[in-house]
Amino acid sequence: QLPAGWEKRLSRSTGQYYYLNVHTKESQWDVPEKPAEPATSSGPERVQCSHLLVKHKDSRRPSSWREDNISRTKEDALELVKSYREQIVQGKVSFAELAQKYSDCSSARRGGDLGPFNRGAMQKPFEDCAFSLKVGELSDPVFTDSGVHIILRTV
Ligand SMILES: N=C(N)NCCC[C@H](NC(=O)[C@@H]1CCC/C1=C\[C@H](COP(=O)(O)O)NC(=O)[C@@H](N)Cc1ccccc1)C(N)=O
Repeated sequence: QLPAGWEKRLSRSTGQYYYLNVHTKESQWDVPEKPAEPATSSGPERVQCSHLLVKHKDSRRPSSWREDNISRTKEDALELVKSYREQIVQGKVSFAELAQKYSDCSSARRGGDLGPFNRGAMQKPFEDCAFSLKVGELSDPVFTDSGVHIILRTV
């Protein structure tokens, strides 16, 4: 009697029996002694993203290359980010072009590109969103202590 999650199969090439983990589709020659491990999809190890950040008066650092003293409210920052997102989704303008002009992050000079990063680099709300995006996907507005972001996963 096999432990749960395994199937016994006959190898056509060797005439030997092997054992298939029905969850991960991995196979092994040795008779399994423990139930088969379920597949663990913990998402990508590393992603590359661009972002457009609009800061507001309650941002942790209400200043940027664009504006020495940022005084807009969080609500106004959200409205701005939503309007930028709409223009990008409608194909009127590229993400990089708007990020270069309007992002309150120093990555603006690179069209918003942050380069590749692993988990642990960015603030949690930013990280959780970035690692949930498919390549090419544009996020809804994300709030961090820095301000309001939209994130484009590029790799
Ligand atoms: N590549 C990294 N690991 N660089 C360190 C990221 C630190 C991280 N940053 C964030 O989580 C947010 C989201 C993305 C940008 C960002 C914030 C700020 C702007 O907000 P503020 O700090 O004024 O509040 N921009 C940055 O940090 C820039 N160096 C990002 C960057 C710029 C140019 C090239 C590469 C990366 C954090 N743990 O605070």
